[in-house]
Amino acid sequence: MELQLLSIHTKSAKFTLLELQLLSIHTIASQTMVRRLWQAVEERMEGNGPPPATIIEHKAYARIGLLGNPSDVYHGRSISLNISNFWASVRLEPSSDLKIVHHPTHDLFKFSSLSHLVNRLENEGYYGGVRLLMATCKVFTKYCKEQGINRHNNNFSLSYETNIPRQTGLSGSSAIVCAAFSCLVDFYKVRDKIGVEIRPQLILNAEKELGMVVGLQDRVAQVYGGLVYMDFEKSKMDECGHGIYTQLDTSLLPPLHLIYAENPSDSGKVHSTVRQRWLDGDKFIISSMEKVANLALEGKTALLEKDYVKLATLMNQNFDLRRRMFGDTALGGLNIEMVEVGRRVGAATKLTGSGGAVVAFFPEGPSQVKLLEESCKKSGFYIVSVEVVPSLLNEIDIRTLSSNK
Ligand SMILES: Nc1ncnc2c1ncn2[C@@H]1O[C@H](COP(=O)(O)OP(=O)(O)O)[C@@H](O)[C@H]1O
Ligand SMILES: O=C(O)[C@H]1O[C@H](OP(=O)(O)O)[C@H](O)[C@@H](O)[C@@H]1O
Ligand SMILES: [Mg+2]
Repeated sequence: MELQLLSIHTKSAKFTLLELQLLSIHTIASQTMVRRLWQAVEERMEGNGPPPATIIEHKAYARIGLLGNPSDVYHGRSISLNISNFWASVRLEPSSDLKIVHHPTHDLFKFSSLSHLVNRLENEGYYGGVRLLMATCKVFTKYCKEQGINRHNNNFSLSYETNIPRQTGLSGSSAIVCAAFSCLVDFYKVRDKIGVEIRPQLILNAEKELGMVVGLQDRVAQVYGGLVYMDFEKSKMDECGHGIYTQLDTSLLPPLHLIYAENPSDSGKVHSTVRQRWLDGDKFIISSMEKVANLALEGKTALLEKDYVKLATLMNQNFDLRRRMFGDTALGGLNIEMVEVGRRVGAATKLTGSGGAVVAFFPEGPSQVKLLEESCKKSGFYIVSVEVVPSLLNEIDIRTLSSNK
């Protein structure tokens, strides 16, 4: 009987009804027990019972900062897009204990030797995705508590996969957080209670928990999907608690390419000195950041007018301004070479994030692409053509937008 009772929580109501009929005919169960079972089925059908033990899986895609980054970290603006070339996925399975599952390769704790361990740390750093999953759970729980959002008490296990090249400025970290956040929102059935505009900030808070210097552009692109124009002006953010995010038609984009290298670089390290100078009121950093933010504003007009010559100029200016602010040592030779390799064949190039990958646009089209493919091969870089992800907002998400309230 206990086994049958458990199955009520794990299967669809229709299926269990059939089981119950069989049960009441073929077993000599007491009437009370049968009544309890019927009641559980009825509750389940009315939506009052515990949630079905379904597995929830969500993907979040890599993002490219097309214009304006890193001014998003400094109340600027950005145009970013989500790409389907790479993604992270998180899987939530109901379980009796709450489990965060270590990834067999990304969270490695068993080594063949000391030199294997040291080599691994030097190439990929100390951390994998487990800390991101844990921070997501913490931030989600805290937010629900603060907002008085009720949750059921069932447990789950969380595991992840990712094929986003590690720490390449393609937002591999926030993709894991974003996918995990979506799983939690659906497991607890609170998608309608956590507004789309707020979610990027919560995803960011999870990474801030871990001491990472991060901005909102990654998370906005990953929550919304597609191509998004973002304005993070301080007064607007203070007033609404989030930036102003506008989805743009992805067909406005010209074909883009992505160049990347296996070059782990924790974004926190790259940002640390510039952030401090900005906080200290350094005039050069502040005015340069404003210029970078303006590139996104101009870029929005350029895209709407399909003025791709202008777009190319703005992309190049974006990297040049970053280079002046951060300096060549912080950026590293590899990042500079990736930008240069594209420019040598006439492409407009800039970093997609804090380093490790470059977005390239070829104003003259496929003949230039061929040339770049050859140069990348010689330099040991990878090159792929960008596949843009369409908008990811579903009906419930759209209803939560402040413009629809
Ligand atoms: N592919 C990955 N697998 C597991 N964890 C990752 C991966 N990429 C990033 N992380 C986690 O995110 C942290 C910060 O990454 P970050 O420098 O922001 O890279 P990215 O540019 O990909 O977002 C890493 O220290 C690690 O904890
Ligand atoms: O420096 C940048 O352009 C971005 O750096 C971080 O992204 P990452 O993918 O980790 O390199 C940061 O989170 C973004 O907000 C910055 O724009
Ligand atoms: Mg990151």
